[in-house]
Amino acid sequence: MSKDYTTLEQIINQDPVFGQLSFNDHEQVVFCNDKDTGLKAIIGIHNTVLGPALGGTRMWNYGNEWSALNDALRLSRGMTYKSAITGLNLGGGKAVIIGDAKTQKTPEMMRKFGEFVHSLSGKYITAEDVGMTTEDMDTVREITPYVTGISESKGGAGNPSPITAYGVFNGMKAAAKYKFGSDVLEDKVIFVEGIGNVGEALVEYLTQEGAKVTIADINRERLEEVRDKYGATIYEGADLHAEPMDIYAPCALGATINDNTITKLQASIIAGAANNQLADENKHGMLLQQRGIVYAPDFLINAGGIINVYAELEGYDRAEIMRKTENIYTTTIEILNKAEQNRITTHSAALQIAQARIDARRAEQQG
Ligand SMILES: NC(=O)c1ccc[n+]([C@@H]2O[C@H](COP(=O)([O-])OP(=O)(O)OC[C@H]3O[C@@H](n4cnc5c(N)ncnc54)[C@H](O)[C@@H]3O)[C@@H](O)[C@H]2O)c1
Repeated sequence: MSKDYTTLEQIINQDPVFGQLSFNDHEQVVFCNDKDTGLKAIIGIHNTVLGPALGGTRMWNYGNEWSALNDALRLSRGMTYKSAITGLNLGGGKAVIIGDAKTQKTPEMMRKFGEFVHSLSGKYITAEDVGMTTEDMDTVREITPYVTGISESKGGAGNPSPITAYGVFNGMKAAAKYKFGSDVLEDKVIFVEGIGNVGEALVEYLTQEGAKVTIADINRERLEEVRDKYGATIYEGADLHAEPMDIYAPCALGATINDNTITKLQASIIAGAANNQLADENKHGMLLQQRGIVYAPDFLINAGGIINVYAELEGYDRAEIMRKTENIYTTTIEILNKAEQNRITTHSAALQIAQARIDARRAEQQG
């Protein structure tokens, strides 16, 4: 029996597991538990209509298990739409490991995780996400072939983050073209929040183009390192979202566009790498639209990484990876125009195109 939930609180209180799965239309969720290595992981498989569910593994010290499940579900759903809109024959999946990547991750834990991935016989294919490295994927590869993002020396396509940053850079330029009439980012005031693997590579592109880049991160060491390398300014204030800026680039975790931040935002454009930037896709997407802030949908512009890891499965080359990633520019322009013409949010415009591709494939499959 399906139920209609109207609020997240209802789901949490009444049906925290299957309520969430049906709410987001997931196919399968796998809970992985191993006492010896301390592994506690959740693999979310959202949709496999277009192909195997490919998506990275995130290791994070979640406040509670519900947050971890919610993250796995939101992230895996995002992967379905990311691959669909990018034209890849992949479904959407994602895994989370509960714990501190700096102190609790071990090769034994990664091997055990590999066993769980292997047990799904290729329905889910993993890669790296926050808290994971290419070396971790190499360890998983010792156990299962259902892993991407492995080292180039081991036959993989290497760290996907620089390509992700290149895609974000292209999406940002497209949003600038749409909003300002020019895609030149020179002298634009850009705040990059989160300067990890993707954020740093994005800062490099932006500073090369002469943008005025301010960086924020919870890791002081990283801030100083990135400042010294690229000449970016470290943000020392207490309320980044309220600062005057042309472009806000969220590159840390998701949901930074929420009830607390949205009314303060002064940026003209939001374009970043983080997954699930809008805490509430409909509500916050609409508020941005009303405020005239151009939002380049996250799952569209951060697809460079999945394009890169897909090459490991399909065997295409570097030139094709770059061509597909540069195409993010054209798709972003199309989405922004579609949203304007149909008076819908940019997020909905992107979602509609992705969903149409999935529906068409499903119809073909059903004959
Ligand atoms: N790596 C990829 O190829 C890829 C692809 C698509 C999407 N993404 C998304 O992009 C984002 C960044 O990924 P990454 O691989 O660079 O991760 P990362 O772990 O290398 O970097 C994340 C950075 O964010 C910082 N951070 C965390 N919380 C913060 C906060 N509250 N304020 C400021 N900084 C904070 C961390 O200190 C770290 O430096 C993630 O949301 C990820 O899901 C990454």
